[in-house]
Amino acid sequence: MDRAEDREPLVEIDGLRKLFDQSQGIVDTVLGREPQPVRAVDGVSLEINQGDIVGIAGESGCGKTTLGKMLVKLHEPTEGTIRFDGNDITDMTREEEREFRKRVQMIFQDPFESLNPRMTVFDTVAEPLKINDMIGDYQDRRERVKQVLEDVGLGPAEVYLDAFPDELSGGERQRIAIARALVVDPDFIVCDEPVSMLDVSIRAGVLNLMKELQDEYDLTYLFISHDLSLIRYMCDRAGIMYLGNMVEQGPTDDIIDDPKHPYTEALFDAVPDVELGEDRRRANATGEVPSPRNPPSGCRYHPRCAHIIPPDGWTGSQEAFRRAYQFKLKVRRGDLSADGAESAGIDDARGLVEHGLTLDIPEEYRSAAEVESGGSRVDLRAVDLPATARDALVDAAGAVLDGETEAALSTLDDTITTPCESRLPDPQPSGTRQVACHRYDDGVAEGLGTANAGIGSATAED
Ligand SMILES: Nc1ncnc2c1ncn2[C@@H]1O[C@H](COP(=O)(O)OP(=O)(O)OP(=O)(O)O)[C@@H](O)[C@H]1O
Repeated sequence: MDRAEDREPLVEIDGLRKLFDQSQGIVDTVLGREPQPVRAVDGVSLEINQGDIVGIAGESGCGKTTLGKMLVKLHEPTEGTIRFDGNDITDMTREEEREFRKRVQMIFQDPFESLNPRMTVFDTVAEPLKINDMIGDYQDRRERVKQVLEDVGLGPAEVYLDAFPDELSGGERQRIAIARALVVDPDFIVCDEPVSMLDVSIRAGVLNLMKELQDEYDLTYLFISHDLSLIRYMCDRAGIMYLGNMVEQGPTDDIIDDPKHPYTEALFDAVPDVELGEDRRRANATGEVPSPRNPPSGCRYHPRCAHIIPPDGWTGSQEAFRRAYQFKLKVRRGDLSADGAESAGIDDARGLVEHGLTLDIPEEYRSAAEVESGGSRVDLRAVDLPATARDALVDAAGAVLDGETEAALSTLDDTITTPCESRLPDPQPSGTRQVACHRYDDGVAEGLGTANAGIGSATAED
């Protein structure tokens, strides 16, 4: 087999953005705010080589489908370019666009929704031939459809030709959807969760078929899936998305065996059936995925990140910084307040700091005091904070108890700062892959010293 790096790029994506719903909603109008679009895809660059199977993984809502739809021209990008076989697909003549629509196809998740219930299998599979004006003669079309049905494992084809979708099983319907994509002999197929609606027992059969078809039809695939075991099984290369950004991309095995981005680590953690290295522990991400309408500044992942970078000159531990930063976020979100403190029986600033420094993480990462208190308190003496930071936290907690949240935030913003919140990281090469994380910026890893003991292996070279 030829090596991936020797192959020609078929799809080149550069700085791609898709913002939805840029109109001003009623809440925006009432509050006099700028409209807040959904930043579904927010600056993605990716190359897909001829013959590759590339997987895009990430939690629901991170922008996978939107990216896939832009690649087949079902959505227009707000910004950025997509080149297919060297041509910019946002700037094609009619003739080029007709050719493009033959060469690029998409298979959707739901075979129950993607097929017209009133069309027979023959009409469904033959439709793209008609639309693309490809095979004029009915008999020839019928032969072509029969051939493709046999290729997708629906033989003898005569049995299926006149059937309607509701007479078929889920697996058969998805094979029809695949046949419909293949009938025009495309070069590139975007497969959006192609087996997730199918019974577990038949998924492997459909995936193996898709692998066989790749050879037979000389295809390049983009697989979109939240199922990492599928990505590992099917894809040579993978890209991990978080809130519209591509945080890591490279050979699938490397990404799974040794994830570089803290989000990738956390994502694999949630998947029990992907075999992980023995020394891997559960990642300790905190909190929920924020809204793509109002994503965090800087690195989109930093509010949840276990490896958030302390400011220059921080002399405490990285973990202590993370706790202090979470304290700041809690004040900013209004999770720490005078009323809340009162109902939790907290009456002094130190108590509020000890409460606010807790992290919502798996028990194995918690401090003894935190475990003992059921996650509601840490022992401030056991947290390795520099004196200035500790003083800032106590001052800020005092201001919170006095109802002066703005003053508290101003104190915290002066001391508890991180490069992760101020700038979106650019993807950096790291060995076989690209990682968008400030830990891989030139000079950052070296500058962290002992303050970041937990991320010792993260250097720009590894
Ligand atoms: N047509 C649309 N109009 C407005 N918002 C949209 C539209 N399509 C998607 N979105 C929003 O864009 C974001 C990304 O959605 P997208 O479907 O691309 O994510 P996904 O990773 O494919 O998720 P899933 O795995 O659930 O399909 C989500 O917040 C979604 O609600």
